[in-house]
Amino acid sequence: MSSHGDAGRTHKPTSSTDMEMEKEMEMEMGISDGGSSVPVIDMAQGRDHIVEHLGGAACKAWGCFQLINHGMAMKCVEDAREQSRLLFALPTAHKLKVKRMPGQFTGYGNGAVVNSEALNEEYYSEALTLRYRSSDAESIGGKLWPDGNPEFRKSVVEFSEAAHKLSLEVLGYVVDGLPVESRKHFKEYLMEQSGTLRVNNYPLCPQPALHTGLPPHIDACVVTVLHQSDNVAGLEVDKDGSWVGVQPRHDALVVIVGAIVQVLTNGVYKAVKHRAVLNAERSRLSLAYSAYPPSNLAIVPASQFVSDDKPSPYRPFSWAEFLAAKQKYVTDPLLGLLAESS
Ligand SMILES: O=C(O)CCC(=O)C(=O)O
Ligand SMILES: [Fe+2]
Repeated sequence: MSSHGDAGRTHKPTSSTDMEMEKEMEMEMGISDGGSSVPVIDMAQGRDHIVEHLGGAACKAWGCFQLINHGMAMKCVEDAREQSRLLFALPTAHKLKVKRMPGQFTGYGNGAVVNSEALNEEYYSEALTLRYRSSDAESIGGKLWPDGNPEFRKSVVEFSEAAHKLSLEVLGYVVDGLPVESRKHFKEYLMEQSGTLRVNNYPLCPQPALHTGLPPHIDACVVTVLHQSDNVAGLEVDKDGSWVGVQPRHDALVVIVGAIVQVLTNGVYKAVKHRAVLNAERSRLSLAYSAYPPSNLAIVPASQFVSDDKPSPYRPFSWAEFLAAKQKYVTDPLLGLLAESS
């Protein structure tokens, strides 16, 4: 179960006292990547610490981790959350003025990852998707609040900007943990300045076991930076075939490794399958910013990660081809890009 080797320790805790000591030690070291919970990485511990732990269990075994002391101002997070609450409190007819149409990647709809009308009704959630570095926030905000609400645009743009910056910083650390010869290949993918912000709302659900918040999917991006709700659990990641909840922490940002990192490392770092479950007592809101790769590069693994024994399962593809595959394979676009299907 635990992967203590990644933290440079070889012993396994045997009693609950041992386990408590282990936990304390991990907390002191600013990391918890042992046991059965998503690793927590304290960015205040400095570059070497972050690089080491990202390159271990965080990206390999989990494909997901939480960052604390991440440097993003809490005011920025809270302003975006507050404006998102106002958005979802608008009457449905009002929200539908900015409805996300089939084939489009922005606008308001049910189910953040689902882009097909047929599937939309099945999910007990609503989401607004906005491209970063576009006029979306302005035009969508203008339609939602014709009498004006400049705070909406300001808060979502500021959150996206900060989350994009953090994504690139984290990816820089990820790259520094890779074999030296492969780093050049990865750095090219860190030049991009676009992405999307999805604001997800999961209404209180009287029978949570009977409904799905968001179905299992991988994120169609390089990496996602996500803020979960104030103490309302809901995000779960697939760890070796079991669903593990990501503990909600107001002070943390969750990082989810996306499909593109998985392809670039030929599966060494994995795009974790995840889902959102519902809550009978409280509604839940999450802000998920997904950073995109450059649109002009072929997405192929670094040669150091590929061999005759381990070829890439995917054919080389462009970002546009990836987005086209997402239209059909909404929860895992990579299924449309398998080498054998070309
Ligand atoms: O709400 C969550 O915690 C998950 C959201 C998510 O996975 C997504 O928007 O892609
Ligand atoms: Fe996701």
